[in-house]
Amino acid sequence: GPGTQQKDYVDGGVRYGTVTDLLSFVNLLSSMQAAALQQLPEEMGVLLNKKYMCVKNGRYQINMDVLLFPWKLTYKNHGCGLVPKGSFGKVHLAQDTTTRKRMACKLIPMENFKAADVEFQARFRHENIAELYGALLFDQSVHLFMEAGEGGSVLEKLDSCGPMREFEIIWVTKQVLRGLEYLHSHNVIHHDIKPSNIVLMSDKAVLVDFGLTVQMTEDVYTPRDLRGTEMYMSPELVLCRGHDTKTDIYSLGTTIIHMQTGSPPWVRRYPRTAYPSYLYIIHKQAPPLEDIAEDCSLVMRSFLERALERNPALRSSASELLKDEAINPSRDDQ
Ligand SMILES: Nc1nnc(-c2c[nH]c3ncc(-c4c[nH]c5ccccc45)cc23)o1
Repeated sequence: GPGTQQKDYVDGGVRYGTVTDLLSFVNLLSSMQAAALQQLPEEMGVLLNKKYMCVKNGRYQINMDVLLFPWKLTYKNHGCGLVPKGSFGKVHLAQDTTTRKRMACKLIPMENFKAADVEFQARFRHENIAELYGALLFDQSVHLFMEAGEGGSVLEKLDSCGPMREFEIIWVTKQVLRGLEYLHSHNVIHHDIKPSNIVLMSDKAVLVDFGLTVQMTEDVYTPRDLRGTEMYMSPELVLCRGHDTKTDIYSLGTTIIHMQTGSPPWVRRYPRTAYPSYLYIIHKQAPPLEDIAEDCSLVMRSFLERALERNPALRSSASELLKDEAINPSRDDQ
């Protein structure tokens, strides 16, 4: 029963465990009353990765066994050390003091924490999804340790270096499509595909922030609330009459427009100052093909037409787009 579960954590503090152990830990957290949190040892948690994180006598102390830093971007110094915000928390750079492994650490205040934040990253593992290394409760915040994209997110790259060239966009798009193909094959919808949720490493790009992710039980997911970031939302999502994994494909299309022009769709034609919300525009207007960059190649333009197709049933899937010539430039193109 819950009593014994709670007991064996109080003694143990921090321990290595399996994904199942981690999921029962976070579910225990979600069900714990605030009062119960007072009597806990300094920190408690389940770490999945012995190679990267070194637990000593049931302890894994912040600022002792692991240090947290604000991010210093490799290609651009953000001065104060930017701390990017996730859907519900700040993301720091972390380094285990024994293994020297550098990780991302997202701090989610206990009151905002929900098991879903961890569940999808724990259950669905893929090279284009930021790997989860462990979860720790310390000082009223859940610390999620994850694979770090030290190149920062695509949004930071766009803000620092301006619009991306087509070959860079192709490189990012392929990785995002591989991650989406994997999630969608398990009926999982990310719900928040956008530049700030794609982070860069030296050899790959990964999807982050599964705070809005859901797994469909039927063929259609009928939302209780509107999930995602307006500019990147599909028309069917805005309509709130049920949608499926294809909504992520539309959001990838709008993300590509942002990568090639430096701005999300709509904002140049409908300035934010005049339009507090874009939901009506997304609902009424045809897909934002007018916002595609002038110098966009013909093959990439037709790729975007398939990704931004208004009717989700006719819109291409991740698997179909992975075969598209726009992201598989044949030899004679080069
Ligand atoms: N919302 C969220 N949930 N999980 C993550 C996450 C996991 N691994 C990461 N690695 C890097 C960054 C990151 C974002 N912007 C940055 C700017 C500079 C440097 C690094 C970054 C974020 C993450 O982000």
